Amino acid sequence: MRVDVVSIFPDYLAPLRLSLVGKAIETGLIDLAVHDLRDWTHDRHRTVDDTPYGGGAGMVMRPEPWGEALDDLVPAGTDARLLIMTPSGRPFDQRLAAELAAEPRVIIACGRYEGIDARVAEHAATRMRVDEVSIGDYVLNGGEAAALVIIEAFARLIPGVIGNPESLAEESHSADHDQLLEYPVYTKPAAWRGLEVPEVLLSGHHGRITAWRHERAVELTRRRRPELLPDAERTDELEVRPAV
Ligand SMILES: CN1CCC[C@H](Cn2ccc3ccc(-c4n[nH]c(N)c4C#N)cc32)C1
Repeated sequence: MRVDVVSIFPDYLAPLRLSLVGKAIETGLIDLAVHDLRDWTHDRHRTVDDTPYGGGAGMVMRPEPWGEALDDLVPAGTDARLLIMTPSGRPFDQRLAAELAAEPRVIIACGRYEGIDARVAEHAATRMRVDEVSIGDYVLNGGEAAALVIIEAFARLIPGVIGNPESLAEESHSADHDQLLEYPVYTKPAAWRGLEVPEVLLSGHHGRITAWRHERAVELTRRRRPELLPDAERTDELEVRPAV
């Protein structure tokens, strides 16, 4: 998969070269290119912003540099998906992460100031798939942090990036985990500062352990994210399904 990120702060994306995503880049599973938007400006000051039409505080990112960047990065006829980070975007979630993990090319536009001139998304949509995406209901200063989150979320779903694909199976929000939150995890020592690991986890009885973990996942989801539960599970009583 080829991932292009465009930003006026390209160094912000340096952490992508670390850890699992960095290893995927080194091994060629992911081809990452980070670009400085100012490379597509032509004035002495490398200007990327201007005052907003209609007035208002702050500055807006000019469309010309973005248009030229996308022309260069996505030649006509290329199958690519453009993500524009914005607090007014569609909520990013595990489903979208899984979709992106299957894309051959993803371009991520990281805006700053008060955002990118709306015509950039409008024009790009005439020749590529465009998603305006938000990572949550809070306001950041720009799109770079969101790009880091989104790239990590979809990169880890690319086959070969995570060493043990089984660890993807029971994650929070994964489709094959009934959209439940993850159960609590423990490791050695069995007793720590007077706190014991739940006995069932030391029992070696896999059926009981599976059932206990599901119960904890349902309990946690009901308490913290009831909207993720299927209607039938939103009862007051903890429904326990037999271990399979
Ligand atoms: C006061 N203004 C309001 C509009 C946005 C301005 C900052 N900004 C400029 C570009 C840009 C891109 C993404 C985000 C962002 N914020 N929160 C999220 N979940 C995001 C995501 N994805 C924020 C951004 C600040």
